[in-house]
Amino acid sequence: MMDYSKFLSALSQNPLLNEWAAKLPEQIAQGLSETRYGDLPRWKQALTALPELTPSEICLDASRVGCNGDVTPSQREHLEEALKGLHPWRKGPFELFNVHIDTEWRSDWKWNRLKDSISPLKGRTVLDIGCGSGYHCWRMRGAGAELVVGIDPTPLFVTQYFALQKYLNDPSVAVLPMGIEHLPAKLQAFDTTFSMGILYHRRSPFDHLLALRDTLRSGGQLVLETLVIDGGLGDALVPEGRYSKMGNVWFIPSTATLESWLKKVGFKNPRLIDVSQTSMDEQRSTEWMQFHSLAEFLDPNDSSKTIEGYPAPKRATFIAETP
Ligand SMILES: Nc1ncnc2c1ncn2[C@@H]1O[C@H](C[S@+](CC[C@H]([NH3+])C(=O)[O-])CC(=O)[O-])[C@@H](O)[C@H]1O
Repeated sequence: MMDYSKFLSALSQNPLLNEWAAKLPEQIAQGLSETRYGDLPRWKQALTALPELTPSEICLDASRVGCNGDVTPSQREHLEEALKGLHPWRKGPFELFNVHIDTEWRSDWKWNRLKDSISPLKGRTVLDIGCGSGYHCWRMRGAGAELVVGIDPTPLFVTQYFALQKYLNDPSVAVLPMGIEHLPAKLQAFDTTFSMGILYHRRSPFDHLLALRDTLRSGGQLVLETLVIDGGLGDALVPEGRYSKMGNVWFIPSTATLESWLKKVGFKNPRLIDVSQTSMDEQRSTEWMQFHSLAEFLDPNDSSKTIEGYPAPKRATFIAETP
């Protein structure tokens, strides 16, 4: 049901990744251990409940990842019910046999902001760190990447990936159940590495940037997206407590500071390709994510501030290369 065998054989074809591929079954078993994650049996049940359907069409590079096929109304209902068993759906949206998974985030907006500025992904081996359900992984594959390795330690998101994989059925895309700290040191194997929405969750931003650098081959490209504040070189916000109700936010630099951090760890030619204020249209509660979202994380009287009084979330994307 959660079978990585086809992906592992694709991974082992890559001479820079085959040693890791041999160790992965053990890491995967640890990452999906039912003793560690009590809800996993329930999520696995939702996977088992997914109906057998064959898509007539798969469009990984449309603005929505998904497929339309012929389904009866009862099959559609059955599909929707099983997918809802995997609530909350955060990253998407997805369209599966006309079931529209209206996720908390419009991850397609993030993708649209960067897709034309990065090195073309055609033929590249790509790593997406903290990929959630794998929304951007599917888009990367749709943009021509040869192999897409997503990693995320949250087993619900890995289960959501398997629900999508059941119908998209592409052995060149996987979401592996692990955090960045479980990657082998100095892999130096990827042509492009994405770290989006991760840096501010790391206590040590420099260790994160160094770890990212070490995933890339020489001349590989980093795509880094993270929260930023307005300000100049040297400015960074370290929230005293929560930020936007998140308990695990550490460093939020200005773009000038982040550029200098990238240079300091040895990236060449860092370029800022986008800065966007996160809107309540981009991150919101939906039928598929019924918990609180951005509207409840901002000051009800002043949406330019978080509920804690910090500047409201603004995100920047940088690209940079390894020497
Ligand atoms: N140690 C870790 N290592 C890797 N991932 C982790 C770790 N700990 C948590 N995560 C995962 O990092 C993701 C952060 S969200 C970004 C999603 C996507 N990239 C996006 O840009 O939309 C944040 C945001 O909403 O921006 C979650 O899926 C966690 O499970």
